[in-house]
Amino acid sequence: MNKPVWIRHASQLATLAGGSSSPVTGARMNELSIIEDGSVWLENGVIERVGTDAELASAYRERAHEAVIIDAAGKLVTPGLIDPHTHLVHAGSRQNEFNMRLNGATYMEIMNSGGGIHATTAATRQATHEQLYAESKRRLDQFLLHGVTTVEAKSGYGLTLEDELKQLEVAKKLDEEHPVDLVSTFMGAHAVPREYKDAPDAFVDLVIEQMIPEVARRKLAVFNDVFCERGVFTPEQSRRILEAGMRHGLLPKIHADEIEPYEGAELAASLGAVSADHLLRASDRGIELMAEAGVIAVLLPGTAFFLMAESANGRKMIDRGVAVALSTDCNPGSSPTVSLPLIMNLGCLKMGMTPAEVLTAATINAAHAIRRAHEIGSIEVGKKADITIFDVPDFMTLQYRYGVNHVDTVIKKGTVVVAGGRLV
Ligand SMILES: O=C(O)CC1=NCN=C1
Ligand SMILES: [Zn+2]
Repeated sequence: MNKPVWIRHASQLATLAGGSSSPVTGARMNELSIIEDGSVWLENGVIERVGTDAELASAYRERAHEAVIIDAAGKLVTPGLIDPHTHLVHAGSRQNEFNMRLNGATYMEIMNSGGGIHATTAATRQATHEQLYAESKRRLDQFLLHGVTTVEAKSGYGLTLEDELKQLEVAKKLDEEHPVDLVSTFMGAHAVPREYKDAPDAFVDLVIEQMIPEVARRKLAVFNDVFCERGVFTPEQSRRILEAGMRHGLLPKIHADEIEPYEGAELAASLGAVSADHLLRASDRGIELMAEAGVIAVLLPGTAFFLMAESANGRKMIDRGVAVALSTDCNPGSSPTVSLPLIMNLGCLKMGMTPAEVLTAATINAAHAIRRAHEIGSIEVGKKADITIFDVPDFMTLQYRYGVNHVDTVIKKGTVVVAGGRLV
């Protein structure tokens, strides 16, 4: 049995307490519930006590000698970061497309010419389970080094039943074996594969009639996602796919209004989706309907940055009452990064969010976006002992001194897995 871990004298212990019952919206996104000179006792994989150092010193006087003591003086202590939108499990690279885009080619031009998602699909179909596992494990290790303790992971580069199952099986094995927890999303509706380009509706039928039932039967995913975009899946096709998922117990998520306005936000609201993601081109009406329906906006400013596009208007969404979460969108084409801290910087610098709001968006609201806020996303008694310690004195400095990985220590379910910025 692991020794207890006692984190002492945090200059700022940002607990995010109080936001677990429902997605955090409006002014509450600025409330981090910070304890100065904070202290946390972790035992048996869960958070046992949270308070000032003086309170815990008196409560644990007799047991201090049993614990691994971590001196967090001068450091910011937060919940383990959570990435609610990744395409983690994939093979290969699309580095060749980077240069094409720097020379003016658009994301959709590349995709329509057989690159983009189709290129990664070809590589992923070819890869063995072991190859997919090894490549994805390296990315998970990097996520950990950037303070992330839970990630959502989508399929969507197989586009056949067999290859979609392969991706989801790899994600399941990583969840079982790697310190980072994974929450899986089926995304067979990521693109119409080349072999169906003249019969897109037949592919939609394949997703609905064969893939969704089998994924649900094997319990390989919690969510069902679709790329609702002009030239990929229409709102009508997307609705059919998401409703089929709901009939099989898969909760709906949607890639919405990423490249062009396409009423994806409106569709998310009408279905009561857990989240609508991207939203760079979401309409005011769509944002209003999302707020009314309680749909979380998962914003991906790294993707906008990498595609050299305008970011989604996070400021407007928060001011209109939408709960906002942040994510890397880790994928080989439009956002090949694992740095959720950089995404938080971009939330401030490109989307008008405050340093407090981006921390809420990368912790408790990200937990809500994967329906895990009952167990992660804040430092509260009884939750998983997932903690990240940054070598900065406060949450403002974390945004001010941008582009640097400030992660010093990461604790996963009460075990130190990163120390001094290195994997243990
Ligand atoms: O391009 C990719 O591989 C990931 C992506 N799906 C929808 N937008 C970006
Ligand atoms: Zn995505």
